[in-house]
Amino acid sequence: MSESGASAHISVSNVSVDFGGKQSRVRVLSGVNLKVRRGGFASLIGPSGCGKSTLLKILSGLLTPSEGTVSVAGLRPQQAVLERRVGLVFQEATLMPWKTARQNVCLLMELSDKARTRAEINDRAEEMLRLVGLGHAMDRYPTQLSGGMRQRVSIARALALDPEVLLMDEPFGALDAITREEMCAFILEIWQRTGKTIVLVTHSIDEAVFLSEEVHVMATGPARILESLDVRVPYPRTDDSFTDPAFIEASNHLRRLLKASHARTVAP
Ligand SMILES: Nc1ncnc2c1ncn2[C@@H]1O[C@H](COP(=O)(O)OP(=O)(O)OP(=O)(O)O)[C@@H](O)[C@H]1O
Repeated sequence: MSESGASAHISVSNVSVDFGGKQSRVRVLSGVNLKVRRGGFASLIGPSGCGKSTLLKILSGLLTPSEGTVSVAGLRPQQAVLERRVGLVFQEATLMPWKTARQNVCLLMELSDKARTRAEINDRAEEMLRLVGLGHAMDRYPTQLSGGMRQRVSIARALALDPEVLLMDEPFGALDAITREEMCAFILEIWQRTGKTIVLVTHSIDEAVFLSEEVHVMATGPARILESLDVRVPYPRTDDSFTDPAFIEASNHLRRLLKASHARTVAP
């Protein structure tokens, strides 16, 4: 579900990224275009090293492109992050081990939201932890939580500042298969309840198809978007979605594209 540049919530136009100095310049992204509608769910998929995380870093303002323009929630990414319009979730939950789940969720708000009182921050943290199904574990320390629970805390932390956009880089990569499936169902529920615009980087074809309205396949050499595929599987998506003909068609198509892309990547 692409949108025109004027109305897209996230818009990437002709973005290129070069790493290295004059002598050893390497072009990592080349002429990348991407649009995500407000409230949309898009995934980025592609072979290892193709530049998915680099593109996400650009959206999260951590990296400035060498060429091209980027707009997130109508702002430059750095400004969108400063204004707390963007929430980030990474593969590792990166929680402070000496703080409880509740204190971890409070921390970012305490640092960035001077308008709220301590009691308001605490209430918000509790609300978010309940939203992610951790109402019973608010006062546990990270070592007392499973990997999936830790990742839920990091999602609660990202949602606590009520960002319009949620950027997730392989958020379920370190989890076992069943927890990963549960987290996918959970993130869909959160998406449908909150209406956030979500961009997800994943290595999993099934995860991309199950979650997204649109899957953007990236290719290497240098990286670009090879194809953007609309996923025509109706929401709400459930375990039955995996056997929907549209699901099977989309995942088979992506598998063929990725295999061809991988073959080009490893060719001598
Ligand atoms: N700071 C940097 N300096 C030089 N090269 C970099 C830098 N960051 C990333 N790269 C290179 O850019 C390319 C894309 O990296 P990136 O991490 O975006 O890929 P990816 O698709 O997310 O990979 P993976 O799926 O393995 O996580 C890689 O070849 C990587 O080595």
